[in-house]
Amino acid sequence: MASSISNLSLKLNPQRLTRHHSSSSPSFYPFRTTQFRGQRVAREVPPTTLSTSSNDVVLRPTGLEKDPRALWKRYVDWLYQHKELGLYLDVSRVGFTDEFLKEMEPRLQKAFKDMEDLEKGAIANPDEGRMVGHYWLRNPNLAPKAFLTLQIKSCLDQICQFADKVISGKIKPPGKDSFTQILSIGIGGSALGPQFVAEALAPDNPPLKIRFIDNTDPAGIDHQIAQLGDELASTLVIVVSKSGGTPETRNGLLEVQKAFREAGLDFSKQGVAITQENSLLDNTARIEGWLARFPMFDWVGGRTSEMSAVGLLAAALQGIDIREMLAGASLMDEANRTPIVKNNPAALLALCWYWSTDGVGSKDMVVLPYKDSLLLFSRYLQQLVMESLGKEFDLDGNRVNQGLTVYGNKGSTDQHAYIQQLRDGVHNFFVTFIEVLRDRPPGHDWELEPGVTCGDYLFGFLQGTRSALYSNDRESITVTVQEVTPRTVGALVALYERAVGIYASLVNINAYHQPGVEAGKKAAGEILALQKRVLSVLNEASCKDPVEPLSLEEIAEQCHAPAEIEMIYKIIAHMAANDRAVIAEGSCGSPRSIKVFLGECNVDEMFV
Ligand SMILES: O=P(O)(O)OC[C@H]1O[C@H](O)[C@H](O)[C@@H](O)[C@@H]1O
Repeated sequence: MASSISNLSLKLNPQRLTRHHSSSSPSFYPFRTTQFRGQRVAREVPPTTLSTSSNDVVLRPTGLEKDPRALWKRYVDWLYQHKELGLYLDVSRVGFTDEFLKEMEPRLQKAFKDMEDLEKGAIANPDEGRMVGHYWLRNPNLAPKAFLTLQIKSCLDQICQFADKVISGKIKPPGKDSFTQILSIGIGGSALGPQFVAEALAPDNPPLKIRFIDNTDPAGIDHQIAQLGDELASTLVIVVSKSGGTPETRNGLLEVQKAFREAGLDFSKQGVAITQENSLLDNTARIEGWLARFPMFDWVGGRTSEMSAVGLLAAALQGIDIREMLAGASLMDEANRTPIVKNNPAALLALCWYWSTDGVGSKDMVVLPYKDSLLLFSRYLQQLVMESLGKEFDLDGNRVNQGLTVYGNKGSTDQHAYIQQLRDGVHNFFVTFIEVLRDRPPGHDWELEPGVTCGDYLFGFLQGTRSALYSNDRESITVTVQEVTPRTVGALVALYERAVGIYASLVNINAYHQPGVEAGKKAAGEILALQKRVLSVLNEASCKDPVEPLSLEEIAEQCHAPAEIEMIYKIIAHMAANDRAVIAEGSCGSPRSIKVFLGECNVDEMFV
């Protein structure tokens, strides 16, 4: 391992000075003080390493090796390889030091113990009193109870059998030879995994093509239904919701059911539900007699559900080898169980995240796969990482406002968009490159210039960007896979799931709940309730003879919600834009001027 850091470049963002030079710091130890927001920050930099320059506030060494021979040594010493998976992890371009490693070792050992307990069925989500068992999905014998093992195995068998029957046409829609399309309705963890996997692995001509409705945007839904056209009659609609009550998903379902009715089709013959037993969705599907229902287990969180029916059913129906996905994930899990940090790829990732972001999310993680089919990986990781790690409180109840921001699309495309800033601009990120060695299937390659293929360019751009960033002290991790196969995709999912778990333990937070999401849902519910009151007030005024248009103040007063006048204005503007309210006077551009009524008076409504 390279321990000598030959070039200590010392420029840093002045913001960091403010953050770390807290009043609790006993002295001006410029970057790594011992406490930050109640947490120990692992690195301390001796004052001797500091120097000043005229333009910059100088804070800490970047710790990045610049001597080519020492850097090569660091590369070789730290290169992780999983032979069976054909996966490599290079952390040499992250500048962690021996001291940091030493300091982190006990915390990593605790994280390994936490992961071990979690796999044994500990209540790893204390808030919700739940076990966290996504690791059992690819190794059912790990499950702490025999009935869980059985449940997982039988669910997998059901998925495979159902998919086989659909693909072979044994299960088919009324009046058609076979299903040709999948319309998957779901959001968050009930969409992102299947979307990522479809993009990464679906063959060019899958047995069933897939589309997604992952929002309550009416125009988006109309678009998907319009694109299906007559094929709606041969579309398998998979409704995915763990809770079974997510509004966006319910709305998508109601919209699609309406389209089925209008096309004279029987939805129940084409609908499949994936949800927890006895959820609203489960009960609806059971009562309406849908084609099939698959379980979502209480102990699998939405964002880690790719290896459950959520991800597997859609994948199998597209002809993707789901047992290979599971095998890849299982192999990766196995590798991540070693307590030797250097041999544990998830721990290496978590360690780099901690080093690069000071364990407080002070830098963003830019994920750049140089492969079109992995485009949605960063979007998938956004939920996995940010919903897991973005937490207000730690496990001891201290306010920590933790998190790790993830963004990125793909290379080299992004080089023509924002990489300029990464190279030269604000230094608030680290990069994860995903490299795929195999350019295209064997036998299809050709040289577009002497000695150079199209894939060589992609390779060159990745390597070039990695070097250019490093030469400007921008840290990066590189994950390399041989090919994008079900096995490697399974392994990538498992790698990041475990890295998130380990990192959460390092920063002492609960990675398996999402209390913050509720705030937005609750606020949306309150807005819709206010809209109903506005409608009722407007309806009464609109049923008068003559009609009595109301000002915003009058509406707010009659709704007993004077403090909500801005929201009432927005509700009116939205209704007016959708021809559900009529602006009688003034215009939406000057809110004080408007008077409004409803185009139609609903007499029944007045007596409700
Ligand atoms: O699967 P569902 O219960 O419909 O939930 C869908 C999504 O809803 C919430 O917003 C959660 O924060 C996500 O973690 C979840 O994946």
